[in-house]
Amino acid sequence: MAPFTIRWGIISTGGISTKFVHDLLVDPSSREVSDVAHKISAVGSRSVESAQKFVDKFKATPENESAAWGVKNGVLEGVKAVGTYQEVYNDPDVDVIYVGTPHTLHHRNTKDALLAGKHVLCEKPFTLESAELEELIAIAKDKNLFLMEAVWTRYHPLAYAVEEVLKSGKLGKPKRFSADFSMDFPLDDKPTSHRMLDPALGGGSLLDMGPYPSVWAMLLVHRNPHNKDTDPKVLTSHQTVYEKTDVDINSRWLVEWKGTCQGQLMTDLGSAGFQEATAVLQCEEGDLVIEYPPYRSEAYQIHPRPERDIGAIKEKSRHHHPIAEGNNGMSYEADEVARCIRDKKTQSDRMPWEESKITQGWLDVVRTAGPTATAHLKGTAGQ
Ligand SMILES: NC(=O)C1=CN([C@@H]2O[C@H](COP(=O)(O)OP(=O)(O)OC[C@H]3O[C@@H](n4cnc5c(N)ncnc54)[C@H](OP(=O)(O)O)[C@@H]3O)[C@@H](O)[C@H]2O)C=CC1
Ligand SMILES: O=C1OC[C@@H](O)[C@H](O)[C@H]1O
Repeated sequence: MAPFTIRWGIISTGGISTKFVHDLLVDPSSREVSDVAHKISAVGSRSVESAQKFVDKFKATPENESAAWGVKNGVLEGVKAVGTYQEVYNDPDVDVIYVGTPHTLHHRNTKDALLAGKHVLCEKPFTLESAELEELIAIAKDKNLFLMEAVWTRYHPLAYAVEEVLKSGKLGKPKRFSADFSMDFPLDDKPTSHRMLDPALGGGSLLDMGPYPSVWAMLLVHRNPHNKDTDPKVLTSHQTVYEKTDVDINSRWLVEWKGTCQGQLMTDLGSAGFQEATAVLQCEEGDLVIEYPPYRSEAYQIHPRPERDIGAIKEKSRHHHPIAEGNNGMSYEADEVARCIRDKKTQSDRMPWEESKITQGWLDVVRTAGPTATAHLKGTAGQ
């Protein structure tokens, strides 16, 4: 049977849009996918020259690169390069919009796309604040459109493998959790207008990096078969200010799943953390360790409990679940979007709105309690 082909409209031509489009051009069979396929119908930028340059660069992909498959096989055939985002939303040849703009624009762009009748995959963090997200979900429901936060990590082979471990019950009940996304970002070498540093673009570690410790909190604790708390709350938080632009150089927050465990979540732009463990779930029978990096981990470890001989796990083991060669890792979420739209779903079971809402709520609490310039940044909901 021919694969179901979904037609994408790409919003913006920056770093992440480049990685996403690359993956749409990779042969789906490289990741053993044959039921869905991708086509790129339009690319929108703030300038038509930038959109055209973006398309031309992909059309000129060298033969030896994995994305050359898509160029040869018509993924870019007839693609339009346009100088406004609205032209992409209005394009009848587009089924679904990918939003790859800075954080503060996610709500505006996604709302415009939904109102034009398009399905949307929007980069993380979904929106700046919960009120914006609530509004988008209401529009998607009303118009019966698919809407998803682009949390690519949830669709990686490792995420499925770890879910199986938790379902097997061999680790037992969770006792402690911690997750970290930290890096030595060259803070002082970047212009203060960089999206990671500019408060007006939602800069700082929390909004950019916070979705990743949150992914592991959701996958390892929230979705753990032992957890019954559907509304885990932030108990306390702390942020440190980067004095040049007043964004957070680091954020820490403590979440409680009542009756299950607490989790300590961290982001840091000023210092890279311990590279072998980005998230750790300690359970009654043994510990689960997710290796760095949190956004694209390819291995987990199982450890006996650290003290006394009290857990059922007696030996350390390491399990490798690589992302298919030639793929950046965004192709998996793109395949999920295609399948959901094919199956007439408005949300994905692996990244449901309810879980985006929980994560967004945590980011709201930490941000608004903090001392940074983004604490008072308002979103565009209702405009
Ligand atoms: N899933 C993941 O692994 C990653 C996700 N991200 C997320 O993707 C989003 C974009 O990040 P990234 O690609 O690194 O950012 P870039 O700065 O590289 O690109 C953002 C693009 O947005 C468009 N844009 C529209 N308005 C503005 C504005 N006022 N200032 C700057 N750019 C603007 C521009 O494209 P144009 O001029 O063509 O309109 C620009 O190229 C963020 O929300 C980030 O969190 C980022 C990195 C990795
Ligand atoms: O989403 C992301 O993942 C990779 C990081 O390097 C980047 O800052 C972030 O936006």
